[in-house]
Amino acid sequence: MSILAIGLMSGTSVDGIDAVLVEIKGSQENIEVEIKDSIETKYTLEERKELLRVSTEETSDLQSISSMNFYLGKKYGEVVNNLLKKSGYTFLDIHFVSSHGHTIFHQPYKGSKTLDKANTLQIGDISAIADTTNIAVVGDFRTADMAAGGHGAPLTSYIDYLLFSNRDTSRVIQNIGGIGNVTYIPKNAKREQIVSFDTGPGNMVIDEVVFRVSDQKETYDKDGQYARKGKVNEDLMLFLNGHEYLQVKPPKTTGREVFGSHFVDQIFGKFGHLDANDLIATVSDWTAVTITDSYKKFLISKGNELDEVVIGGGGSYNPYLLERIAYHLPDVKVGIHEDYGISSDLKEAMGFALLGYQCLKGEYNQLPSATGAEHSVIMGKISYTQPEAFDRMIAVRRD
Ligand SMILES: Nc1ncnc2c1ncn2[C@@H]1O[C@H](COP(=O)(O)OP(=O)(O)OP(=O)(O)O)[C@@H](O)[C@H]1O
Ligand SMILES: CC(=O)N[C@H]1[C@@H]2OC[C@@H](O2)[C@@H](O)[C@@H]1O[C@H](C)C(=O)O
Repeated sequence: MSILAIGLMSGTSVDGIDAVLVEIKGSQENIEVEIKDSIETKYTLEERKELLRVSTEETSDLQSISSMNFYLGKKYGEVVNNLLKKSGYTFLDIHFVSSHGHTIFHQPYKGSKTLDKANTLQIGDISAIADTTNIAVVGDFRTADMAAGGHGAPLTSYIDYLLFSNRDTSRVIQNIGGIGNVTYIPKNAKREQIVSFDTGPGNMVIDEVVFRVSDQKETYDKDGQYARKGKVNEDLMLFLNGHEYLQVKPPKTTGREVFGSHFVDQIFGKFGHLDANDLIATVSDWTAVTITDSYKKFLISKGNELDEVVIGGGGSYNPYLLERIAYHLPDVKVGIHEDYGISSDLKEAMGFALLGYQCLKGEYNQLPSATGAEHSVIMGKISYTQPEAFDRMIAVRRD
């Protein structure tokens, strides 16, 4: 029997929600997944602003976090209903929804106070999704990994492993979303050999610089057009390369808390006088350097072979970034997900559908070698609000 599921992803760029309807068969290393339909829903400017506000310590407040949790849950439910309408399926066909939620805070280390544990918070209440759709929902994956001492990320390394392992080729799979993250898959890899970590900023710093120099009219450097017109400024590059996250050894993860508007304030504080295109060229080239240097420092210098880099996420649509990555890695083949027949826009949403599937099957769906967890865990929490939703969901376990 095959299972129909919907995966939902809202990433750190805060640009929108990807929803994908998939058919899944098999289990463990023999999982097969086929995309049936998908829909992309952009956040409105007001939603984006509010999400960024609640994700920033100085501007956030408890009432807004709690209310956004429900607002997003309802919204994600409506996204599912819209996808169903578009695809011709109904809720009665769908066994479960699996939702990443939206990360508004991520602190993968213990704080200095006794009561300050490592923690992470994804909002978009799963009961609100379940009630809006009449489908059982799996969500809130990162907390189980953190409870086991892991960083709670990256989690898509598991799907990278399923999609990109190859007998003869050692690959890195590089996501360039808001934050950048990498999965290293040596040739003929076993799952415990996978290395994965956040490389640093993806598009986050570029986007914020563009937003500021365009007087808030543009949110990203479309096709790298501004970076291409600028020149890399060596002083700014030196400053950026001094960022302490780049020295931290994996496993490691990061977020908007480290590379968000605070960090860009520092750039403008010291280098705001530079030409706008030079600023964009420099932070773009630096973003490429954070990626390629992390391979050199944490993979290649440790004797790991590297034949191919496969880039995905919105950054793979920025030709300037791709050129700079290829320039900094002259001996490695650089391609994008689509060269391998995989839509990088949909990979994360599809990945979360698979993580939900394994949660419902009672199978481990995390890689301790990637997140640094002390042991394997099954990630995911479940909500259903109707008996029939429960019945459809447990068919996954029986399958
Ligand atoms: N044509 C393009 N040219 C340049 N940059 C682009 C282009 N298209 C998308 N991007 C960049 O990709 C970003 C969106 O990337 P993506 O959707 O992968 O992020 P995300 O899923 O929110 O992030 P994460 O993986 O960190 O959760 C945009 O904010 C923009 O910076
Ligand atoms: C805490 C959190 O939401 N982290 C995201 C973020 O966005 C990219 C990078 O940082 C990654 O490690 C992770 O998301 C992807 C989907 C992951 O877990 O694989």
